[in-house]
Amino acid sequence: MSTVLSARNLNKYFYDPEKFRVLTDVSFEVQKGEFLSIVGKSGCGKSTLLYLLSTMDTEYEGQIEMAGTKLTGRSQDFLAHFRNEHLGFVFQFHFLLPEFSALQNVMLPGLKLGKYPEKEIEERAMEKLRLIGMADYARKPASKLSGGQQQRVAIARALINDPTIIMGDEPTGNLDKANTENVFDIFRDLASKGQTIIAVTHDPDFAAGTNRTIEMSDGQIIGNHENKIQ
Ligand SMILES: Nc1ncnc2c1ncn2[C@@H]1O[C@H](COP(=O)(O)OP(=O)(O)OP(=O)(O)O)[C@@H](O)[C@H]1O
Repeated sequence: MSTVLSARNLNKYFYDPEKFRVLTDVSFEVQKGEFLSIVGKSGCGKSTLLYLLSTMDTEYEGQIEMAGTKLTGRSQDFLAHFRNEHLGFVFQFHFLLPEFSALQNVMLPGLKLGKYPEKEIEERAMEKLRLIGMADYARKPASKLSGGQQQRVAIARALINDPTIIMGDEPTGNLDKANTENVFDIFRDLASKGQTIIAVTHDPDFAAGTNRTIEMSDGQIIGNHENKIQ
């Protein structure tokens, strides 16, 4: 096993208008191929933590290291490039471009990274769509896909640059039971092939099926346990 993410003594403050602490000494590691869930009551700081890990919020105390790279104190340019290369994001609302086809949506982060020629990015995008069972819908505009299909396209988009880690904030929060299970199974399958996934979730069944669950309360980690997966 190799460590792909290490968070050490993270403290985060907001001003509303008085200064208050949202995260207190949050420390944990994530191993390659782990499917990790983060749970806790509304307002306990899950999204704030994910925002720090996603490198979007750089105002914190502590240290974050991912893929062997220290990320704390880096420039915005460095972090933007790191995100493109190493991180994939799946949100509750997928933010696909509605007029663009599923294929074009998946290709976009690949074009942005600019590591491969366009033809190759298209081939890779098709491969990702095949992986999540959406190849037949590649040419359809995102606006003409169902909610569950759109979320699967969002996962393919998150995969296009072969990210070190996929981060999800309520990735199934907007889906019905069948689609939730479908998306969950895709994540499980990806993790079994070595993809690392960190998902914030309110769904106890979803969390119970992940390899490990971090439980938060009032900005602190109060539980960090392996799940017995059937
Ligand atoms: N930009 C901000 N300015 C001030 N306070 C904020 C800001 N963003 C979040 N908070 C506060 O920080 C705390 C943690 O919020 P956060 O969104 O991380 O919680 P959460 O556990 O993800 O909640 P939920 O499950 O409802 O999404 C809350 O008290 C919230 O009101």
